[in-house]
Amino acid sequence: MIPLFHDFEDEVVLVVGGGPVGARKARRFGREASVVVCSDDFGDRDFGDAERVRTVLEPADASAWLDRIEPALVVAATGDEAVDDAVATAARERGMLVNRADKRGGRDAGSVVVPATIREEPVVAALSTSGRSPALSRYLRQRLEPELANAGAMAELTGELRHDLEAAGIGPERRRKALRAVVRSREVWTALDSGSSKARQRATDVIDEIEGENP
Ligand SMILES: C[C@@]1(CC(=O)O)C2=NC(=C\c3[nH]c(c(CCC(=O)O)c3CC(=O)O)Cc3[nH]c(c(CC(=O)O)c3CCC(=O)O)/C=C3\N/C(=C\2)[C@@H](CCC(=O)O)[C@]3(C)CC(=O)O)/[C@H]1CCC(=O)O
Ligand SMILES: NC(=O)c1ccc[n+]([C@@H]2O[C@H](COP(=O)([O-])OP(=O)(O)OC[C@H]3O[C@@H](n4cnc5c(N)ncnc54)[C@H](O)[C@@H]3O)[C@@H](O)[C@H]2O)c1
Repeated sequence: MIPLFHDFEDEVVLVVGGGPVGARKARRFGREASVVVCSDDFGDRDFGDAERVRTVLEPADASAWLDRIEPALVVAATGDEAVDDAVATAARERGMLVNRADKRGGRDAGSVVVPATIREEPVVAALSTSGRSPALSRYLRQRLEPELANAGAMAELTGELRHDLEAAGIGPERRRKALRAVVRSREVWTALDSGSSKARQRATDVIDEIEGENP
């Protein structure tokens, strides 16, 4: 499987099956997409802002539902293999992405796996075991979370510096050296704990030093 980041803004995601797994997927995709959940039961679970459609979806109805809703991605999470199979087949026929909650990823063409995710905006890290061991994905996510503390702030800082260096007419080779030195600098990472202006000052010192070495 090849990891990609997909922008779901203005897209529709259909979740079939409103159990705990369907609810989790609805909340996840609801960050960006308009989510529709089809299920015969919703319990008192949290589906975020998703639209809920109470229905028993028969395998023979799958195509008609997909043609009506036209989702970019379908999550099959009923736990009923005949229903999940029918939904996945109809989705594939229409070129839609399919996420099967009941199967390991990578088996069917076009299938996607939902990774364990760390968000340090704008940095996003996604972890998958290619469907082998979701419990390991979860554990590794928890283990790596502290490693990525301040990564978002570092991305913002170096994004700005990159822009400033470019505007100052610094060429790509010198820019790369400067930015690589900043992201490697322990002092800059430490300074990020005390706020972005202090970190920016430290980063500027690092760049001045590099520029001094390579005028
Ligand atoms: C990462 C995460 C994202 C999310 O869903 O949000 C995710 N599962 C998570 C947790 C989790 N899921 C399960 C357990 C219990 C322990 C265990 O069984 O291992 C735990 C851990 C726990 O609860 O501690 C049970 C389970 N999961 C799947 C099956 C079916 C099967 O394997 O056949 C079964 C058996 C059901 C049964 O036996 O009835 C299938 C999938 N689960 C995936 C994703 C995809 C592969 C990801 C990868 O490549 O690693 C894949 C293939 C499909 C998909 O959903 O895309 C999320 C952690 C989020 C976080 O905490 O960060
Ligand atoms: N991906 C994951 O992380 C993960 C984790 C645990 C379980 N699973 C798998 O995901 C699937 C769903 O898990 P769950 O715990 O949410 O199951 P669940 O049985 O609690 O929920 C399934 C939901 O689908 C609805 N449903 C079933 N058939 C339907 C139909 N024909 N039409 C409309 N609605 C229908 C049910 O009413 C229920 O609300 C299972 O296959 C399970 O093995 C995946």
